Amino acid sequence: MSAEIIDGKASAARLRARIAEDVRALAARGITPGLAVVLVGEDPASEVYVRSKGRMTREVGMTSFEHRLPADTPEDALLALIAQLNADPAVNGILVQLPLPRHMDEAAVINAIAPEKDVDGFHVINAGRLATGQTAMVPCTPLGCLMLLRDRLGPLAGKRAVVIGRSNIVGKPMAQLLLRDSATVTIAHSRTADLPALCREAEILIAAVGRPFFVQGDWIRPGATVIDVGINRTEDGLVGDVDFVAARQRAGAITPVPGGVGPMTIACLLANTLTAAARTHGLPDPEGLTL
Ligand SMILES: Nc1nc(=O)c2c([nH]1)NC[C@@H]1CN(c3ccc(C(=O)N[C@@H](CCC(=O)O)C(=O)O)cc3)C=[N+]21
Repeated sequence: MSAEIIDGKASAARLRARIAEDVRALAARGITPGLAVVLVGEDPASEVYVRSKGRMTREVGMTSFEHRLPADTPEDALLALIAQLNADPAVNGILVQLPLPRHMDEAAVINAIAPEKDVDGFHVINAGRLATGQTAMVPCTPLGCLMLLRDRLGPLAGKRAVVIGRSNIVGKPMAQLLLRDSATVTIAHSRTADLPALCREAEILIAAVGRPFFVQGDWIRPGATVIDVGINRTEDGLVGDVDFVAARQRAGAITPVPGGVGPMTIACLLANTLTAAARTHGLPDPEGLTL
């Protein structure tokens, strides 16, 4: 058997087209959603993402604001910029690119963002809202994964899901989203006993580890839906966390890297910016882009 390849690039393009329509409808009311991206330091990989975020933001008709600060910027100066963006009515979404330089307190910086402008969904208020079933800004990567899963599988209720990885940006919010859709969720991590056996139980397997070829072909339950969140730069180019060639022999469907989760992450960032703009203006949430 060979798995269906889940085309995240195509799904993301459809999602952006759908967002662009809503942006046009807002323009008729004199509203242009704005997204501010803040990059501290000069990590070359981050530069690539920031540029492609800016391009796609403009493509859907939103305003893109970019702020580049040197790596040795004092934390106070970053906090002052965030305060200025919080107060700016043209800015509906604020993304501070992670990781930050080591001298900064990442949690303090994220929690300085106004929760309603926190389009990454990383603010502790948004994490709490998601976990308690309240209206939240939902982290982009897990939201994109959820959209791909719902598209492929329909309702997720009762499905057995295993999430490998417990980060605040992917693993934990991914588990919360699956739980909200009534899946049976297990979060696995570096201390999990007999991970291969656990994965073989999973009808839905999410790999968010950050290690190339970590998930092996014989860990995959036959017919499973496999979502590979990994973005690993190797000598052979960009690869995920899953041994793709081996896994696709057993999976029912699998996301590729590149062209899977990554493009959906950026599309969901734009979706969250649109949602933030709608909420700010007292308009209903855009259909199908929120939980
Ligand atoms: N506050 C914050 N929010 C983020 O969302 C955030 C961040 N910090 N720091 C860096 C990571 C990384 N990230 C990616 C988004 C899209 C692709 C993506 O579209 N990748 C393409 C390939 C791009 C390439 O070739 O390099 C793909 O998978 O097909 C990758 C990585 C968002 N991040």
